[in-house]
Amino acid sequence: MPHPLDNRPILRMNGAGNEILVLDLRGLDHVLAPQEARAIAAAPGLRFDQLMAVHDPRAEGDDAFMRIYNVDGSRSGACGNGTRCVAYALAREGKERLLLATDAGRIETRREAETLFTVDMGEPRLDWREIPLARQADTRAVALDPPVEGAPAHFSAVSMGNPHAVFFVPDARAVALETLGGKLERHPLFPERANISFAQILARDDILLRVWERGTGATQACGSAACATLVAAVRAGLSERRARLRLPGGDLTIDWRTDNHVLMTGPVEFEFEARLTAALFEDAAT
Ligand SMILES: N[C@@H](CCC[C@H](N)C(=O)O)C(=O)O
Repeated sequence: MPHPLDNRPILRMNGAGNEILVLDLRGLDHVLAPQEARAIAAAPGLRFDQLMAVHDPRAEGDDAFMRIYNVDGSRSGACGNGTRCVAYALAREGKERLLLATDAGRIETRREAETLFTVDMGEPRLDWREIPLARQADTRAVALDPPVEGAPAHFSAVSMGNPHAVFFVPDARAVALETLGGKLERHPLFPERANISFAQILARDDILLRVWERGTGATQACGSAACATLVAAVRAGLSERRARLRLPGGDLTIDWRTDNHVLMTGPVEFEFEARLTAALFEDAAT
């Protein structure tokens, strides 16, 4: 029997530099196993930050259901840059507005221009249990206890369907992201690990951001982190509700509307299309 993923089409894209694979699994009853995601990441040219597996919709009115994988095979409830890439992929079928579901909820997307998309990332979750944190805390300023050498003493915690810790720093470029990122991702305060952001306020509508992603490491951009950072900055009185978020791979515009929804607008880039082969999964049985 042929492997179910043999010959499946896969799009290699990026969203503001965040490396994304879009794997179309519609019409196929197959849930990608973590070791299969890792096997795809190990294939020449297919290394990704996130893999967006697109499945048939599960509810009436939805256009698709998405499962989101990090490069280590772990799953996430949200990926803003990857969602824009999925929106681009489905726009090739003539759908300019979409309703996409994930484990964490529903997301609406809208095409603004050929390669510019807006994603309604939904409402931020701000209770410590929803992040989740390991203990009760005011999520606007959580004490980093135990402390981590080189990291600020406090951070803001936000869930955008996935857990984010935002550290405000005077100089984001000076942060030792590679050294601190992994330690903070696995800090005992985060039972499900966390995405770690270092944010520098340039102006009330302009924020510089570097991100260490849970399950992936340092990336060129992280859409949900940009949303979480804007929310954290507004709560701290540091930002307007709409701002430009500057990431190493490109800029995102984030708008925390008064109806509590967070909208993210940003670019996508199509790189190439390929097909998976069964040979990729020969060693991925366990
Ligand atoms: N790059 C994504 C976020 C990816 C998910 C994250 N690593 C997690 O495990 O939650 C984005 O653009 O939002």
